[in-house]
Amino acid sequence: METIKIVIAGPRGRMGREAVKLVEETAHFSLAGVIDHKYEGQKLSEADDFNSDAIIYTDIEKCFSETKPDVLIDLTTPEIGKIHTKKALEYGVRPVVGTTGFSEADLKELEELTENRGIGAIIAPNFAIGAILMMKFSQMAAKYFSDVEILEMHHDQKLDAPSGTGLKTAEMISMVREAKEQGHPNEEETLKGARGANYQGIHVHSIRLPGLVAHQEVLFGGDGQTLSIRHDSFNRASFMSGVKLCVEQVMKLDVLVYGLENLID
Ligand SMILES: NC(=O)C1=CN([C@@H]2O[C@H](COP(=O)(O)OP(=O)(O)OC[C@H]3O[C@@H](n4cnc5c(N)ncnc54)[C@H](O)[C@@H]3O)[C@@H](O)[C@H]2O)C=CC1
Ligand SMILES: O=C(O)C1=N[C@H](C(=O)O)C[C@H](O)C1
Repeated sequence: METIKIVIAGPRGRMGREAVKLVEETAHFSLAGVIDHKYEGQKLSEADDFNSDAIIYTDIEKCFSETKPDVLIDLTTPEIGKIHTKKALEYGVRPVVGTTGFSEADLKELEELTENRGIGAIIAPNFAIGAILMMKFSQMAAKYFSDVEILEMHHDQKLDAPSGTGLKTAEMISMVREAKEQGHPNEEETLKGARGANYQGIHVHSIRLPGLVAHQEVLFGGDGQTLSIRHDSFNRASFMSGVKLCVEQVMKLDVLVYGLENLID
């Protein structure tokens, strides 16, 4: 198997740390460098608690020119992730983006850039196989239950709301469910936001608490019955088999794929 040269952006973050471990431990992956906003030129092992000697770059263009990677794994922030993804496409580096918080317009722009560049790109709001199944099962259930609310629950350091997964779930359900407003037609919020966000009539509730990692419950209601479909990630290792799959698959693609559900049967 050919070695895939990888750069990770955000290596010292919660997800970045796991990704560094994954790349270092996978025989056909090599860590060409990492992108951070500080510690220019230092080894990861000098900057923080790592065994890796990968060099830290604070300038993405310098990083790409010097290391010539095949793939960028981005695990940063919504704002920085967008900039990195565009730069990667510009330099012919295939992006695997776990960073969430991109708008519909951002996704459209990145899709067009990928098409022009003719290389693969993956934007995956959730890398955990269980979460992908939770979304797929929810899409199946929505054919039979048109009333549904999404409760996404995350740690309190999360920047974006709703979560990328919550939004993707609402999008996937909307593909099979006609848009409809739920609840009483005359309902009123006496406290603003009480009914959550509204995506084509699907209410999305974002909970942020210390102690949580990443959890989602999709709750359907019908005549005299409810159906709950729930997924829990208890640690960030739960996302890594999906990251590995994406890095391998992005090398075979020449379009942008949005969502891991499009890469598995
Ligand atoms: N797709 C998925 O399965 C998952 C996606 N996520 C997403 O991944 C992203 C990162 O999440 P966490 O690791 O929890 O966040 P975090 O806050 O722990 O890590 C983000 C890292 O980005 C770094 N960073 C900030 N500006 C930067 C820059 N200019 N260049 C390089 N690095 C920079 C920060 O220093 C920090 O280390 C979030 O958008 C989150 O929603 C998180 C978990 C799973
Ligand atoms: O920030 C997180 O932690 C997570 N972000 C992703 C999201 O926004 O859906 C994936 C997972 O839920 C963890």
